[in-house]
Amino acid sequence: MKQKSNTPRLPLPQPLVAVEAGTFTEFTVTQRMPSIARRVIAENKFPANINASLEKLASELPSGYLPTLVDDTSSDFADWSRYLEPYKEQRWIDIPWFFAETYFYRYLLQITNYFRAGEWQGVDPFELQKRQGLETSLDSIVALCTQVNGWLNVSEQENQSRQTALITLLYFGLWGNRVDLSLWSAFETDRSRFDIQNQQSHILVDDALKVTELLVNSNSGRVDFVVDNAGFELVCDLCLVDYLLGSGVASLVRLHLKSHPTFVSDAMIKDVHQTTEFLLASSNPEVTSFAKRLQEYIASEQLVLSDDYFWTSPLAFWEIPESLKNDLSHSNLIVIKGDANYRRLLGDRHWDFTTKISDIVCYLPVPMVALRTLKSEVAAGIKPEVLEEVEKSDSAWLTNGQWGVVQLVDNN
Ligand SMILES: O=P(O)(O)OC[C@H]1O[C@](O)(CO)[C@@H](O)[C@@H]1O
Repeated sequence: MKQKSNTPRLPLPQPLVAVEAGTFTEFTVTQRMPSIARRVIAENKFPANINASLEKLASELPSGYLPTLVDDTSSDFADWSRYLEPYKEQRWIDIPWFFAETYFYRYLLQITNYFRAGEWQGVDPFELQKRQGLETSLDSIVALCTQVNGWLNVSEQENQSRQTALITLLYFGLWGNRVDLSLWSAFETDRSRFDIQNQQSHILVDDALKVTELLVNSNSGRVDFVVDNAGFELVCDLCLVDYLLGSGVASLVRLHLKSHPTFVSDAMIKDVHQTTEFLLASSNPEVTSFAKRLQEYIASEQLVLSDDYFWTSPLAFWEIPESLKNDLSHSNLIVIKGDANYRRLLGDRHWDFTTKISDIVCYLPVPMVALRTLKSEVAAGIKPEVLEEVEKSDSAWLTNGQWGVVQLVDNN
């Protein structure tokens, strides 16, 4: 057994920054983030002064300096003042990308008065996108719920059939991550349709079988999810949660959600409730029975919803507060969803893509599995021959969301 460490075992490479010309990082800060700010103007009914500030933010991102955060009464204000200290008077494009992105979403909420008492307090500027994301994927939701109900209705659950169901649901959790509203608007095509079999060759690292072995041998303990997007991805995650609890593979599931809107579609506690209510209102009994079970699990506290400002902070995963780390140490497995959480695991740095991921992610108290479709130029743990193949076959493989990993790190 390798020694546990509080930070990556290897020296840290440089962080990604937008000033790197021609990168997806540059494209995100100089073009995607401005268009996200402008979409907030278009999709909300904020007054003219708020819209003018949003437009100012959008126009300053490509070459302007970081604006300061004023005390907008949020409990994370003091933390942010500390995080911002080293980056005063720097341009958005010069600072680490992960910092720039998390601060962009936090600053956007200052502009929209999200935390201040008054008309706009608590108004999620991405609400419309989140809702639309659910509505456009309804057919896929019905199909998935029907499948889960079928699996749960088999009275004697053999380990092998449990594993088959779990592998399928892990893949849904993975490909559900393709439906990312910060990259593709919910008003464009429905990206929830995919064929798991055909997608198999697009999984660059596939530890799904090992994950299911770990789960079925874990004596019905606790599983944690560091959740990513609301919408279809959240429904996929909740189907996995439902199966874990309904089959007895887990007795407790804790979801870690965001404390405020961020990265457009990232899920908050209220999004889980809104999702179950949306599903409950369906006319399809396969969907409503699933939603009812979820509500019962929440009521009986077998499914616990929690949030923490760490998840919306610019900190790397290894800077996790001790209290959160201690809490996670009671889990059998942490399921870490999506691209931004994966970037956080790797500190959003330029690791060689073949670096052993367990030499980077060696700071977690229990095993973790990352379910991530690639949407940024960050990766680790890819075998050299797999890397060579994918680089040959798709020049946009790092960022087009068509490739994924189911990557297990078990340092025990
Ligand atoms: O929802 P996910 O999978 O975390 O991905 C979202 C993020 O991915 C990125 O495109 C690249 O990490 C971010 O700019 C984007 O907002």
